[in-house]
Amino acid sequence: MSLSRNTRRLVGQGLLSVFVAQLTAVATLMGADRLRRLLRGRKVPDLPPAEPVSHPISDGSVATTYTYGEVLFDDMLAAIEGAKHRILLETYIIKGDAVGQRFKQALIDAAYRGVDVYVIYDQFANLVVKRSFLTFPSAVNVLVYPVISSWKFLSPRHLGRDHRKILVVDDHVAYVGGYNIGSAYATEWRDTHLRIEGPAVWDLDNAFVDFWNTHPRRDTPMLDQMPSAGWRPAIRAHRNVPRQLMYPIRGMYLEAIDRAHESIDITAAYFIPDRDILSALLDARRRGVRVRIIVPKISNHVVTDWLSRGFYGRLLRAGVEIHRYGDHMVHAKTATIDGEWTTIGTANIDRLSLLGNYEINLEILDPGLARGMQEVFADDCARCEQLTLEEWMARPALARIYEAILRPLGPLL
Ligand SMILES: O=P(O)(O)OC[C@H](O)CO
Repeated sequence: MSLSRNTRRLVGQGLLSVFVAQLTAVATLMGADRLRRLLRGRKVPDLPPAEPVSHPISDGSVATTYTYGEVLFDDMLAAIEGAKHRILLETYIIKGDAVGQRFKQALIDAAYRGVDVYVIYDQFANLVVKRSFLTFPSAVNVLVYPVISSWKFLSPRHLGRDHRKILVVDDHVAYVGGYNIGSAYATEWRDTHLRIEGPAVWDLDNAFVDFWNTHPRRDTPMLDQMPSAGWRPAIRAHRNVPRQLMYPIRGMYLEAIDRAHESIDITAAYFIPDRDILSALLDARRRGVRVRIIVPKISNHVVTDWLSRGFYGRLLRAGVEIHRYGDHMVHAKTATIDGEWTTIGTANIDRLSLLGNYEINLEILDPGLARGMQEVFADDCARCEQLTLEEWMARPALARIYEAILRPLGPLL
Protein backbone atom coordinates (compact mmCIF):
# COMPACT_ATOMS: atom_id res chain seq x y z
CA MET A 1 0.00 0.00 0.00
CA SER A 2 1.57 3.27 -1.04
CA LEU A 3 1.35 6.37 1.12
CA SER A 4 -0.52 9.38 -0.22
CA ARG A 5 1.51 12.41 -1.26
CA ASN A 6 0.17 14.38 1.72
CA THR A 7 1.19 11.67 4.18
CA ARG A 8 4.66 11.48 2.61
CA ARG A 9 5.01 15.25 2.90
CA LEU A 10 3.92 15.20 6.55
CA VAL A 11 6.33 12.36 7.38
CA GLY A 12 9.13 14.22 5.59
CA GLN A 13 8.38 17.44 7.48
CA GLY A 14 8.19 15.53 10.77
CA LEU A 15 11.60 13.90 10.22
CA LEU A 16 13.11 17.22 9.19
CA SER A 17 11.77 18.91 12.33
CA VAL A 18 13.25 16.16 14.53
CA PHE A 19 16.58 16.54 12.75
CA VAL A 20 16.58 20.33 13.16
CA ALA A 21 15.62 19.97 16.84
CA GLN A 22 18.49 17.50 17.37
CA LEU A 23 20.96 19.75 15.60
CA THR A 24 19.84 22.72 17.71
CA ALA A 25 20.07 20.66 20.91
CA VAL A 26 23.60 19.46 20.05
CA ALA A 27 24.73 22.99 19.10
CA THR A 28 23.35 24.62 22.27
CA LEU A 29 24.79 21.92 24.54
CA MET A 30 28.21 22.20 22.94
CA GLY A 31 28.07 26.00 23.13
CA ALA A 32 27.08 25.90 26.80
CA ASP A 33 29.83 23.37 27.53
CA ARG A 34 32.43 25.55 25.82
CA LEU A 35 31.31 28.53 27.88
CA ARG A 36 31.45 26.45 31.08
CA ARG A 37 35.05 25.45 30.31
CA LEU A 38 36.04 29.04 29.53
CA LEU A 39 34.58 30.28 32.80
CA ARG A 40 36.16 27.45 34.78
CA GLY A 41 39.62 28.21 33.35
CA ARG A 42 41.99 25.67 31.87
CA LYS A 43 43.70 24.02 34.81
CA VAL A 44 41.93 21.27 36.69
CA PRO A 45 43.52 20.45 40.06
CA ASP A 46 45.53 17.22 40.05
CA LEU A 47 43.99 14.03 41.40
CA PRO A 48 45.63 12.60 44.51
CA PRO A 49 48.37 10.17 43.39
CA ALA A 50 47.72 6.45 43.85
CA GLU A 51 50.28 3.68 43.87
CA PRO A 52 49.89 0.59 41.65
CA VAL A 53 48.76 -2.61 43.37
CA SER A 54 50.02 -6.06 42.32
CA HIS A 55 47.99 -9.25 42.54
CA PRO A 56 49.35 -12.78 42.06
CA ILE A 57 46.98 -14.70 39.77
CA SER A 58 46.36 -18.47 39.94
CA ASP A 59 48.01 -19.18 36.57
CA GLY A 60 51.28 -17.67 37.77
CA SER A 61 50.65 -14.22 36.26
CA VAL A 62 51.11 -11.02 38.18
CA ALA A 63 48.46 -8.39 37.42
CA THR A 64 49.14 -4.84 38.57
CA THR A 65 46.39 -2.22 38.57
CA TYR A 66 47.20 1.44 37.90
CA THR A 67 44.77 4.20 38.77
CA TYR A 68 47.06 7.22 38.45
CA GLY A 69 48.42 8.12 35.03
CA GLU A 70 51.73 9.68 36.02
CA VAL A 71 52.84 6.52 37.82
CA LEU A 72 51.64 4.35 34.94
CA PHE A 73 53.44 6.45 32.33
CA ASP A 74 56.68 6.37 34.36
CA ASP A 75 56.49 2.57 34.51
CA MET A 76 55.62 2.21 30.83
CA LEU A 77 58.54 4.49 29.93
CA ALA A 78 60.89 2.52 32.20
CA ALA A 79 59.80 -0.67 30.39
CA ILE A 80 60.46 0.96 27.01
CA GLU A 81 63.84 2.22 28.21
CA GLY A 82 64.76 -1.27 29.44
CA ALA A 83 63.58 -3.09 26.28
CA LYS A 84 66.10 -5.40 24.66
CA HIS A 85 64.32 -6.92 21.65
CA ARG A 86 60.88 -5.68 20.70
CA ILE A 87 58.39 -2.96 21.63
CA LEU A 88 54.77 -2.98 20.46
CA LEU A 89 52.88 0.23 21.27
CA GLU A 90 49.31 0.77 20.12
CA THR A 91 47.35 3.84 21.20
CA TYR A 92 44.15 5.53 20.20
CA ILE A 93 45.46 8.99 21.14
CA ILE A 94 49.03 10.26 21.55
CA LYS A 95 49.15 13.97 22.36
CA GLY A 96 52.05 16.14 21.20
CA ASP A 97 52.53 17.47 24.76
CA ALA A 98 55.22 16.76 27.36
CA VAL A 99 54.04 13.19 28.06
CA GLY A 100 53.63 12.41 24.35
CA GLN A 101 57.13 13.81 23.70
CA ARG A 102 58.62 11.56 26.40
CA PHE A 103 57.04 8.49 24.80
CA LYS A 104 58.13 9.50 21.32
CA GLN A 105 61.73 10.10 22.44
CA ALA A 106 61.88 6.83 24.39
CA LEU A 107 60.64 4.90 21.34
CA ILE A 108 63.17 6.59 19.05
CA ASP A 109 66.02 5.98 21.51
CA ALA A 110 65.04 2.29 21.76
CA ALA A 111 64.99 1.94 17.97
CA TYR A 112 68.43 3.59 17.70
CA ARG A 113 69.90 1.16 20.21
CA GLY A 114 68.73 -1.77 18.08
CA VAL A 115 65.34 -2.67 19.57
CA ASP A 116 62.61 -3.48 17.00
CA VAL A 117 59.98 -0.81 17.62
CA TYR A 118 56.44 -0.97 16.23
CA VAL A 119 53.87 1.75 16.79
CA ILE A 120 50.20 1.92 15.81
CA TYR A 121 48.00 4.96 16.32
CA ASP A 122 44.58 5.99 15.08
CA GLN A 123 44.68 8.81 12.54
CA PHE A 124 41.17 10.12 13.22
CA ALA A 125 41.75 10.41 16.97
CA ASN A 126 44.93 12.40 16.35
CA LEU A 127 43.73 14.78 13.63
CA VAL A 128 44.27 17.68 16.04
CA VAL A 129 47.85 16.62 16.84
CA LYS A 130 50.63 18.35 14.87
CA ARG A 131 51.86 16.32 11.91
CA SER A 132 55.47 17.08 12.76
CA PHE A 133 55.01 15.44 16.17
CA LEU A 134 53.50 12.33 14.59
CA THR A 135 56.44 11.94 12.20
CA PHE A 136 58.92 9.31 13.39
CA PRO A 137 62.36 8.48 11.98
CA SER A 138 62.41 5.41 9.73
CA ALA A 139 64.04 3.30 12.48
CA VAL A 140 60.61 3.23 14.15
CA ASN A 141 58.03 1.16 12.29
CA VAL A 142 54.73 3.03 12.31
CA LEU A 143 51.26 2.00 11.19
CA VAL A 144 48.80 4.86 11.08
CA TYR A 145 45.28 3.41 11.10
CA PRO A 146 43.75 5.71 8.51
CA VAL A 147 40.57 7.75 8.75
CA ILE A 148 39.28 5.77 5.78
CA SER A 149 40.78 2.30 5.71
CA SER A 150 39.10 1.02 2.53
CA TRP A 151 37.06 2.27 -0.38
CA LYS A 152 34.26 0.23 1.21
CA PHE A 153 34.42 2.67 4.13
CA LEU A 154 30.71 2.51 4.93
CA SER A 155 30.90 -1.21 5.64
CA PRO A 156 30.95 -2.08 9.37
CA ARG A 157 34.18 -3.95 8.63
CA HIS A 158 35.91 -0.63 7.92
CA LEU A 159 33.98 1.97 9.90
CA GLY A 160 35.42 1.37 13.40
CA ARG A 161 38.40 3.19 14.85
CA ASP A 162 41.45 1.54 16.39
CA HIS A 163 40.52 2.37 19.97
CA ARG A 164 43.00 0.03 21.71
CA LYS A 165 45.73 1.02 24.15
CA ILE A 166 48.40 -1.69 24.39
CA LEU A 167 52.10 -1.82 25.20
CA VAL A 168 54.08 -5.07 25.04
CA VAL A 169 57.80 -5.16 25.77
CA ASP A 170 60.08 -8.09 24.87
CA ASP A 171 57.07 -10.47 24.77
CA HIS A 172 57.41 -10.42 28.55
CA VAL A 173 55.38 -7.60 30.03
CA ALA A 174 52.19 -5.98 28.73
CA TYR A 175 49.99 -3.01 29.61
CA VAL A 176 46.36 -2.47 28.62
CA GLY A 177 43.45 -0.33 29.76
CA GLY A 178 41.77 3.01 29.34
CA TYR A 179 44.73 5.37 29.32
CA ASN A 180 45.58 7.24 26.17
CA ILE A 181 48.95 9.02 26.12
CA GLY A 182 48.99 12.69 27.11
CA SER A 183 49.70 15.10 29.97
CA ALA A 184 46.10 15.65 31.11
CA TYR A 185 45.66 11.89 31.45
CA ALA A 186 48.70 11.77 33.77
CA THR A 187 47.23 13.79 36.62
CA GLU A 188 43.75 15.07 35.79
CA TRP A 189 41.82 12.05 34.47
CA ARG A 190 40.85 9.10 36.63
CA ASP A 191 41.46 5.99 34.57
CA THR A 192 42.50 2.33 35.03
CA HIS A 193 45.20 0.29 33.32
CA LEU A 194 46.59 -3.18 33.99
CA ARG A 195 50.15 -4.44 33.74
CA ILE A 196 50.53 -8.16 33.10
CA GLU A 197 53.44 -10.52 33.47
CA GLY A 198 52.56 -14.10 32.62
CA PRO A 199 50.63 -16.13 30.05
CA ALA A 200 48.18 -13.33 29.14
CA VAL A 201 51.01 -11.30 27.64
CA TRP A 202 50.54 -13.60 24.66
CA ASP A 203 46.97 -12.36 24.13
CA LEU A 204 48.04 -8.73 23.98
CA ASP A 205 51.12 -9.47 21.88
CA ASN A 206 49.02 -11.55 19.51
CA ALA A 207 46.32 -8.87 19.26
CA PHE A 208 48.95 -6.35 18.17
CA VAL A 209 50.64 -8.75 15.73
CA ASP A 210 47.31 -9.69 14.11
CA PHE A 211 46.33 -6.04 13.67
CA TRP A 212 49.74 -5.18 12.24
CA ASN A 213 49.80 -8.11 9.82
CA THR A 214 46.23 -7.58 8.60
CA HIS A 215 47.02 -3.95 7.74
CA PRO A 216 50.23 -4.50 5.78
CA ARG A 217 52.22 -1.63 4.34
CA ARG A 218 54.90 -1.76 1.69
CA ASP A 219 57.58 -0.20 3.90
CA THR A 220 57.02 -2.18 7.11
CA PRO A 221 57.84 -5.83 7.85
CA MET A 222 55.33 -8.50 8.91
CA LEU A 223 55.59 -9.54 12.57
CA ASP A 224 56.21 -12.96 14.07
CA GLN A 225 53.67 -14.27 16.54
CA MET A 226 55.06 -15.32 19.92
CA PRO A 227 54.42 -18.99 20.86
CA SER A 228 51.01 -19.59 22.42
CA ALA A 229 50.81 -19.76 26.21
CA GLY A 230 48.41 -22.71 26.36
CA TRP A 231 44.76 -23.29 27.08
CA ARG A 232 44.09 -22.61 30.75
CA PRO A 233 44.62 -18.92 31.34
CA ALA A 234 43.02 -17.20 34.33
CA ILE A 235 43.22 -14.03 32.27
CA ARG A 236 41.62 -14.00 28.85
CA ALA A 237 41.56 -11.26 26.27
CA HIS A 238 38.45 -10.50 24.26
CA ARG A 239 39.08 -8.60 21.08
CA ASN A 240 36.62 -6.73 18.92
CA VAL A 241 37.79 -7.08 15.33
CA PRO A 242 35.39 -5.21 13.02
CA ARG A 243 37.20 -6.51 9.95
CA GLN A 244 36.04 -10.01 10.95
CA LEU A 245 32.68 -8.74 12.31
CA MET A 246 33.79 -10.14 15.67
CA TYR A 247 32.51 -8.31 18.80
CA PRO A 248 32.97 -10.61 21.81
CA ILE A 249 33.31 -7.87 24.45
CA ARG A 250 29.57 -7.20 24.38
CA GLY A 251 28.94 -10.93 24.81
CA MET A 252 31.45 -11.09 27.64
CA TYR A 253 29.58 -8.32 29.51
CA LEU A 254 26.16 -9.90 28.89
CA GLU A 255 27.31 -13.33 30.09
CA ALA A 256 28.95 -11.95 33.20
CA ILE A 257 26.00 -9.70 34.14
CA ASP A 258 23.65 -12.64 33.64
CA ARG A 259 25.70 -14.79 36.02
CA ALA A 260 25.87 -12.14 38.79
CA HIS A 261 24.22 -13.00 42.10
CA GLU A 262 25.65 -10.44 44.54
CA SER A 263 27.11 -7.29 43.07
CA ILE A 264 27.94 -5.54 39.83
CA ASP A 265 30.27 -2.53 39.98
CA ILE A 266 30.76 -0.78 36.66
CA THR A 267 32.91 2.26 35.98
CA ALA A 268 32.04 3.73 32.61
CA ALA A 269 33.45 6.82 30.94
CA TYR A 270 30.64 6.90 28.39
CA PHE A 271 27.60 4.88 29.39
CA ILE A 272 25.06 4.40 26.60
CA PRO A 273 23.95 0.78 27.00
CA ASP A 274 22.05 -0.95 24.24
CA ARG A 275 18.70 -2.57 24.96
CA ASP A 276 20.20 -5.97 25.88
CA ILE A 277 22.80 -4.62 28.27
CA LEU A 278 20.20 -2.39 29.90
CA SER A 279 17.78 -5.33 30.35
CA ALA A 280 20.57 -7.54 31.70
CA LEU A 281 21.30 -4.91 34.37
CA LEU A 282 17.61 -4.50 35.22
CA ASP A 283 17.20 -8.30 35.41
CA ALA A 284 20.16 -8.47 37.77
CA ARG A 285 18.42 -5.92 40.02
CA ARG A 286 15.24 -8.04 39.94
CA ARG A 287 17.33 -10.99 41.18
CA GLY A 288 18.45 -8.81 44.10
CA VAL A 289 21.94 -8.04 42.79
CA ARG A 290 23.39 -4.73 44.00
CA VAL A 291 24.20 -2.79 40.83
CA ARG A 292 26.37 0.32 41.03
CA ILE A 293 27.59 2.43 38.15
CA ILE A 294 30.17 5.20 38.33
CA VAL A 295 29.97 7.75 35.52
CA PRO A 296 31.56 11.17 35.13
CA LYS A 297 29.33 13.96 36.39
CA ILE A 298 30.43 15.97 33.37
CA SER A 299 32.57 14.19 30.80
CA ASN A 300 34.62 15.66 27.95
CA HIS A 301 31.79 14.80 25.52
CA VAL A 302 28.70 16.74 26.58
CA VAL A 303 26.34 15.09 24.07
CA THR A 304 27.33 11.66 25.34
CA ASP A 305 26.48 12.79 28.88
CA TRP A 306 23.00 13.78 27.79
CA LEU A 307 22.46 10.51 25.95
CA SER A 308 23.62 8.65 29.04
CA ARG A 309 21.19 10.60 31.22
CA GLY A 310 18.35 9.29 29.07
CA PHE A 311 18.81 5.92 30.88
CA TYR A 312 19.02 7.22 34.45
CA GLY A 313 15.27 7.22 35.15
CA ARG A 314 14.81 3.51 34.34
CA LEU A 315 17.98 2.54 36.15
CA LEU A 316 17.17 4.50 39.30
CA ARG A 317 13.58 3.27 39.42
CA ALA A 318 14.93 -0.30 39.32
CA GLY A 319 17.26 0.47 42.23
CA VAL A 320 20.50 0.72 40.27
CA GLU A 321 22.87 3.11 42.08
CA ILE A 322 24.34 5.87 39.94
CA HIS A 323 27.43 7.56 41.36
CA ARG A 324 28.61 10.68 39.57
CA TYR A 325 32.33 11.30 39.76
CA GLY A 326 33.28 14.74 41.10
CA ASP A 327 35.30 17.39 39.32
CA HIS A 328 37.47 15.12 37.19
CA MET A 329 36.83 13.09 34.11
CA VAL A 330 36.57 9.40 34.94
CA HIS A 331 37.65 7.53 31.85
CA ALA A 332 38.03 3.95 33.14
CA LYS A 333 36.37 1.01 31.40
CA THR A 334 36.13 -1.58 34.17
CA ALA A 335 33.67 -3.86 35.94
CA THR A 336 33.80 -6.24 38.89
CA ILE A 337 31.11 -8.83 39.59
CA ASP A 338 30.48 -10.87 42.75
CA GLY A 339 34.03 -10.25 43.99
CA GLU A 340 35.20 -12.91 41.50
CA TRP A 341 35.13 -11.53 37.98
CA THR A 342 36.82 -8.43 36.62
CA THR A 343 37.21 -6.80 33.27
CA ILE A 344 39.66 -4.02 32.49
CA GLY A 345 40.08 -2.78 28.96
CA THR A 346 39.56 -0.22 26.27
CA ALA A 347 35.86 -0.68 25.43
CA ASN A 348 33.28 1.83 26.59
CA ILE A 349 29.70 0.70 27.15
CA ASP A 350 28.36 2.28 24.00
CA ARG A 351 27.71 1.21 20.44
CA LEU A 352 30.93 2.69 19.07
CA SER A 353 32.97 0.41 21.33
CA LEU A 354 30.76 -2.66 21.55
CA LEU A 355 29.73 -2.88 17.89
CA GLY A 356 32.13 -0.59 16.09
CA ASN A 357 35.77 -0.21 17.07
CA TYR A 358 38.85 -2.37 17.45
CA GLU A 359 38.91 -2.92 21.21
CA ILE A 360 40.47 -5.25 23.73
CA ASN A 361 39.31 -6.15 27.24
CA LEU A 362 40.85 -8.58 29.66
CA GLU A 363 38.56 -10.86 31.61
CA ILE A 364 40.10 -11.99 34.88
CA LEU A 365 38.73 -14.65 37.20
CA ASP A 366 40.53 -13.95 40.42
CA PRO A 367 39.07 -13.03 43.82
CA GLY A 368 42.22 -11.18 44.92
CA LEU A 369 42.21 -8.87 41.93
CA ALA A 370 38.43 -8.48 42.20
CA ARG A 371 38.81 -7.44 45.85
CA GLY A 372 41.44 -4.92 44.82
CA MET A 373 39.11 -3.51 42.19
CA GLN A 374 36.29 -3.34 44.74
CA GLU A 375 38.57 -1.20 46.90
CA VAL A 376 39.31 1.05 43.94
CA PHE A 377 35.57 1.29 43.32
CA ALA A 378 34.93 2.20 46.96
CA ASP A 379 37.60 4.93 46.83
CA ASP A 380 36.06 6.29 43.65
CA CYS A 381 32.57 6.20 45.19
CA ALA A 382 33.89 8.35 48.02
CA ARG A 383 34.71 11.02 45.42
CA CYS A 384 31.27 10.73 43.81
CA GLU A 385 27.84 12.13 44.51
CA GLN A 386 25.16 9.46 44.48
CA LEU A 387 22.21 10.52 42.37
CA THR A 388 18.86 9.83 44.02
CA LEU A 389 15.61 9.11 42.22
CA GLU A 390 14.00 12.13 43.95
CA GLU A 391 16.74 14.44 42.69
CA TRP A 392 16.47 12.97 39.24
CA MET A 393 12.69 13.30 39.07
CA ALA A 394 13.00 16.96 40.13
CA ARG A 395 15.22 17.93 37.18
CA PRO A 396 13.94 20.82 35.03
CA ALA A 397 11.44 20.21 32.23
CA LEU A 398 13.97 21.57 29.72
CA ALA A 399 16.39 18.79 30.64
CA ARG A 400 13.69 16.19 29.93
CA ILE A 401 13.01 17.81 26.57
CA TYR A 402 16.73 17.64 25.65
CA GLU A 403 16.89 13.98 26.69
CA ALA A 404 13.84 13.16 24.57
CA ILE A 405 15.14 15.03 21.52
CA LEU A 406 18.56 13.37 21.73
CA ARG A 407 17.38 9.82 22.57
CA PRO A 408 17.20 8.63 18.92
CA LEU A 409 20.94 9.43 18.57
CA GLY A 410 21.87 6.83 21.23
CA PRO A 411 22.25 3.90 18.83
CA LEU A 412 24.68 5.95 16.73
CA LEU A 413 27.11 6.38 19.62
O1 LIG B 1 37.74 7.16 23.21
P1 LIG B 1 38.30 7.05 24.61
O2 LIG B 1 37.43 6.28 25.52
O3 LIG B 1 39.72 6.62 24.61
O4 LIG B 1 38.28 8.54 25.12
C1 LIG B 1 38.99 9.51 24.42
C2 LIG B 1 38.57 10.87 24.79
O5 LIG B 1 37.20 10.98 24.73
C3 LIG B 1 39.19 11.88 23.89
O6 LIG B 1 38.30 12.84 23.49
